Amino acid sequence: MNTNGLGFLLVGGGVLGVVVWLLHKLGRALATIAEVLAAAAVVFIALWSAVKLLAWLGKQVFTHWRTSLGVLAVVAWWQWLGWPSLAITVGSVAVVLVVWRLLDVVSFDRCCGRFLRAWWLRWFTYARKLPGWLHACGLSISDGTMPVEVTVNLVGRRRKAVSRTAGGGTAVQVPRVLGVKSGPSWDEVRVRLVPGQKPEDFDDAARALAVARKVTRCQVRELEPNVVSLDFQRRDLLKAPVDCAELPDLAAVNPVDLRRVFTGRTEYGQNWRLPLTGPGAHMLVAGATGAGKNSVMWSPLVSAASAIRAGTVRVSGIDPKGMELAYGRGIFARYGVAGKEAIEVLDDLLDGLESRKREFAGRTREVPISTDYPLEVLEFDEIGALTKYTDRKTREAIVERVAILTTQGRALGYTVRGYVQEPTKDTVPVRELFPRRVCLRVTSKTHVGMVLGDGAYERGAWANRIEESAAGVGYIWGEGIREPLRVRAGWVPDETVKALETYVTNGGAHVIDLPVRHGGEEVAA
Ligand SMILES: Nc1ncnc2c1ncn2[C@@H]1O[C@H](COP(=O)(O)OP(=O)(O)OP(=O)(O)O)[C@@H](O)[C@H]1O
Repeated sequence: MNTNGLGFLLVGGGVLGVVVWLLHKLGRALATIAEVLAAAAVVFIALWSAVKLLAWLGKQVFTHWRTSLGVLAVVAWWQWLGWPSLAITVGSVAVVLVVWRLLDVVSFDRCCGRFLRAWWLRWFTYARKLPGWLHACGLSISDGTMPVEVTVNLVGRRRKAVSRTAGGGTAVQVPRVLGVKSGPSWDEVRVRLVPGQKPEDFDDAARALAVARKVTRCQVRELEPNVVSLDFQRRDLLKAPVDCAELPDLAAVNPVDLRRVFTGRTEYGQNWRLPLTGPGAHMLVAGATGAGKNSVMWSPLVSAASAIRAGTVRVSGIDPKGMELAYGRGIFARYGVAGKEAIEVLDDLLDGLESRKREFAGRTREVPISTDYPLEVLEFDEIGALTKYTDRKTREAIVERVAILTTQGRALGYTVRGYVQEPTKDTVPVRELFPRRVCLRVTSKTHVGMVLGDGAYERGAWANRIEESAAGVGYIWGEGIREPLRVRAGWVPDETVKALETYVTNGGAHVIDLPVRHGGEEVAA
């Protein structure tokens, strides 16, 4: 090798060394920058996730403030006062609730039980399982036609609400649970529809939803254009017919509390009692044909049999059909079928009312019920037949007399109980004068409000949904009942009506011969 070659080799080696040194420096600088960037990214992602978590928590606390406050209170208690005092308090509250429930299930459920149950069902049944049921019943929206649109960045992966997932599956939108209400027999689950759904889709899937929930019935109510209520019937204590009271022994002494006469059962499995006297005794029962109006009539009469037999209760009947009451004709002291006879019955009752008024005015504020002054109960079957579907004169006369009896009768010992198929104001102009109403199966949702008052349907009195097979089932509301209560009247078979007639007439109940009136003059019959 000559001198030139050696010099070239030395220069080349020196340049290579410098390049390697520079690359080394550059690599280290880049590695440092990458480290700093990675550390910054980790910190940023951690901070971002913390902010997101806080935002989510804030939203949960805001939207589910009761649950959040409850949890917060429990945690705070545990922290500051210790778990023994928390356990003792929770245990004591549980004991109080159990005792309350055992003593009075209705007030417990009304004030407390239904809220606890709704909370439990919302979080542990519907929020967890309903999306799956809805999806399985075809009530979700999945869009397989839209393109994949997934954005991946440093702070996570973002995708459109309706889009295919990165894995090739299809994203699904399921209606969201907005709230749960729980009654003694039904749960109402409000859900918000997703775009692309309509309430009718839910109607079609109601049966499948009931099967998914493992209940016999599910009904759908449209609350808003995009909100429906899925109503699941959890249980039905009124499925089987309820027996009416037994007729008492002839020899036994059977005092009857006429303010609380056994009529049937409530959906809580408790006795349903109606007053035959006192506040709320005048009663209007509405129900389509075959709804079981007559069992609401007969059942209290069977329960009050001994009082009727003893003469402290006297029953009169107006029976435009001439069938139902005629079957127990002997039970009724006064009885009328057509318009003229009905007016005679009403006039006779009004005469008694007037004479009681004269006798007791200034002496007492309420006539004491006795055999001398018996409780006069008027059973007015198919009241609409005589307050609408008859000639105008008869109609007006009857409406006027019924109005007097219902407005003045209570303190004087007169009670009117009317039964109607079509509860419109047109059919029963005196509808509002009956303080107690019972709504059996009706043909229209609007009838529910007409009978039980505004808001009754919205609060769960779904009398238009009662099945035809459930005769005697209905709803009561008002008069101290805060939520519509489902009830079933005791079934009174024909032989019991006959036995009641025999029981009552053997005891000396007498049939009053009504005076025949012509143009206001009285002629003894
Ligand atoms: N409480 C009840 N439990 C079980 N079944 C009942 C009850 N009440 C009525 N039913 C059944 O329903 C049928 C019709 O009842 P009911 O005659 O009382 O109806 P309604 O409302 O008076 O009808 P209509 O107005 O046509 O006379 C009865 O023959 C009986 O089979």
